[in-house]
Amino acid sequence: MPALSVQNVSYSYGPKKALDDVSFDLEAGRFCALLGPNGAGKSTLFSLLTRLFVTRHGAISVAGHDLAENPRAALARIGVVFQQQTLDLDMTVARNLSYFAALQGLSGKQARTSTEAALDRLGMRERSGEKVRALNGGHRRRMEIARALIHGPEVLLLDEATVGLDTASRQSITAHVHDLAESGLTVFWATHLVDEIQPTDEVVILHKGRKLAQDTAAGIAGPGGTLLDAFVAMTGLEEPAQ
Ligand SMILES: Nc1ncnc2c1ncn2[C@@H]1O[C@H](COP(=O)(O)OP(=O)(O)OP(=O)(O)O)[C@@H](O)[C@H]1O
Repeated sequence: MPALSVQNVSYSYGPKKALDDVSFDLEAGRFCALLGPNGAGKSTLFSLLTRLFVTRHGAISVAGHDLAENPRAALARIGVVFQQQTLDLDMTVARNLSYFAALQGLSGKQARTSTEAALDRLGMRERSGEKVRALNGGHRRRMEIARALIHGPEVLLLDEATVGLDTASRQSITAHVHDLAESGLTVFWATHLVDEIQPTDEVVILHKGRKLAQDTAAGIAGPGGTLLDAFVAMTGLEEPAQ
């Protein structure tokens, strides 16, 4: 059973078609990049996956649960990091996590255990009493990832999670999320930057609302080629600056 299945999904904003008959399955426990230039339809797809928008054409399921027929079961298996930061800067690190655990319906004891586990994973136990405002951009992003995992989802969705970060923080977040996939989580990572993708990662290339390719990065690059060259050849675009 695929961890995430998207079948024949289309979406329009009035006359503007943002997604056009997009289909793909993601295997469990893999890192998959959704690679596309600005305007490709990545955020629209994320809005459908998280049910911010309702899918009118096509079907989406998470770990076998149809998002339209059984939204609670499907959404319980998803953790999300949105493009815009959503931490409360004036709450402490620990409180941001425990508050979200409560929102997810975890009991007091489960919330405490999950929050402590998240702090340990982040290596931030000693900073748990600090306000989030005191953290740098990279640490805030890591916190959002830890918070998205607090209810134990099977699939982690991240929409351009490295936007606005310096190079070192970007590399550290990208490595961290690859490690999460190594440990069995299914990661779906929307980006327009090929350097965030490793050769063995699965890649779905989206352009102007259509899926152009799906394979490992090495498979798309072809023998002796690079993913960037293949991406530029398919889309006719240069890779945008960070
Ligand atoms: N609210 C809206 N009304 C009309 N058109 C929209 C709206 N939101 C997005 N679009 C259009 O739909 C297409 C897909 O946009 P979307 O934001 O999903 O792409 P994206 O790949 O996430 O790009 P970006 O990285 O710039 O956010 C674009 O052509 C965009 O202009």
